[in-house]
Amino acid sequence: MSLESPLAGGAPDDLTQVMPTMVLDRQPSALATLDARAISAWFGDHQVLDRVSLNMPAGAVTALIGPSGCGKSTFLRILNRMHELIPSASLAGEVLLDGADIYDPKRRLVDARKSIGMVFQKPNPFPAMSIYDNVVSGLKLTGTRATRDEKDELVETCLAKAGLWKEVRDRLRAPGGGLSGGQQQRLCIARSLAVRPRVLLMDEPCSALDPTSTRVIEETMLELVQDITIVIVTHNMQQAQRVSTQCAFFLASHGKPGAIVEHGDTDAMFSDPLDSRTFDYVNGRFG
Ligand SMILES: Nc1ncnc2c1ncn2[C@@H]1O[C@H](COP(=O)(O)OP(=O)(O)OP(=O)(O)O)[C@@H](O)[C@H]1O
Repeated sequence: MSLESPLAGGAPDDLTQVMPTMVLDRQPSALATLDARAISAWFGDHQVLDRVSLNMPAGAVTALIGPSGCGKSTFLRILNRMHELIPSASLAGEVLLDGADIYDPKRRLVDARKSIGMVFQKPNPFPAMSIYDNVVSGLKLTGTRATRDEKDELVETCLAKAGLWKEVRDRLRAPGGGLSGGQQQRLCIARSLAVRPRVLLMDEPCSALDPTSTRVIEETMLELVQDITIVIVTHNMQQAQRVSTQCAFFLASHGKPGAIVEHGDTDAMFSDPLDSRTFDYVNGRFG
């Protein structure tokens, strides 16, 4: 399965065969904190992250910034157990979702993926599947049962939260692949929301989009963060300033594995960073 396939953020198909069926939970879930502790990562014997710790508070947008290749996407994939899909990949450390380790062998992989959704750089809806079916596709993957009325309500709610409902309400049976790039990305956000994640990871979600679509996604993020903890990787410093509450600056210096140089309140990181390398990066002097 490709890392960026629509299934990558959900569960392998065959998991639905063995999972107990769940009933659609309609209660709002409590805001969740994600805490990464001493995360190191390798591809084969190439270490790409060295003991990275970061608390991603409930109800906040955390932006991961830093030059290309410093391990931001790897770190993000570790946060919902996608790193382990790569055969050569290994890791050390802990990821705690409200205090519970998502890598605990007693916890099911599908639970981590359901609680911690992911949106990728390139929009990846199921292209031939209808807009409606794209949104509810995660229910089957997580073994969640829902009536037709519940699905109708879920589709409307998730598309509305993703800022797409008004544009597609009259063509829910049209294929997802027929939407514009920005609309497809919002459809992917709606699909992620349908399984009621507590955390949403976004890996450069706007880098393939025009400024108008980017602005719509940013507005959507600011709405979503009332209910969902968000972690975004972005190369766009203006975007980091517009959407995030806190920032973490990653750097892999002189062939060393990536690490966090500095993290904290976004405004402070941009106006008065503690480390001169952060100052240089946020002011476009390298990277
Ligand atoms: N599938 C893989 N196999 C081997 N090495 C990989 C793989 N994915 C990433 N790497 C290596 O891990 C390091 C970190 O890559 P990663 O994509 O996490 O960085 P990044 O900061 O997200 O970069 P970018 O901003 O360009 O997306 C790089 O040296 C990269 O070459």
